[in-house]
Amino acid sequence: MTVRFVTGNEGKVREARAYLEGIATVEQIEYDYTEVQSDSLSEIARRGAREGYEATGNDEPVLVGDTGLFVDALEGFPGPYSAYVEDTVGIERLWRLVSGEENRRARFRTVLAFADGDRTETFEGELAGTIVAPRGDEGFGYDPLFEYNGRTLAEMSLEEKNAISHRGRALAAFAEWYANYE
Ligand SMILES: O=c1[nH]c(=O)c2ncn([C@@H]3O[C@H](COP(=O)(O)OP(=O)(O)OP(=O)(O)O)[C@@H](O)[C@H]3O)c2[nH]1
Ligand SMILES: [Mg+2]
Repeated sequence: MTVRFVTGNEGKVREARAYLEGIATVEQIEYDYTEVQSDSLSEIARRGAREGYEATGNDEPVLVGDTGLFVDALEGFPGPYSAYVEDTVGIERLWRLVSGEENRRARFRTVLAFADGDRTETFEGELAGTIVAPRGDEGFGYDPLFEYNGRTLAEMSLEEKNAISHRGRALAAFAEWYANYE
């Protein structure tokens, strides 16, 4: 079955496609759903999935994934505003902001929302790591800043990142549920 991943971010699609190979066909839909201003990734993803499903006009279900980077020393900033901060401040300046802190721990969180017109289900994944000076060329977004077990996410192959990442964990929960869907 086909799942339409409503997102403007090709990095997310690549990871979902690789993870769900043999489970579902992932098609990217570049519809710009409303990202509500909320502290809750789950609220943002749920509303986005419902809107995406309604607006993109056929019966195939959709997935929307909202992700945030939560830095301990910055009280969870940029969190749900991570896309805005990446586009405005950028990862180099975020690094400078965190580099003076003793505690550089951070978490990525992803909530995937699946909507089929009847129901909306959510699946979550989290990854704890450390903010470091940017390293590596793989991945996207904040990957070069985020170290897990001695390597940044941008120093891992897509498969290595998927095996441990917030998105990989959310995709695992989705895949388990999807195996018994309909
Ligand atoms: O280092 C990273 N590793 C990841 O695995 C990852 N996933 C997302 N991001 C970044 O975090 C923000 C999320 O915002 P976000 O969920 O709204 O996504 P987005 O705006 O890029 O696409 P869309 O799906 O909303 O269209 C954006 O700045 C993304 O680049 C990541 N950074
Ligand atoms: Mg976004």
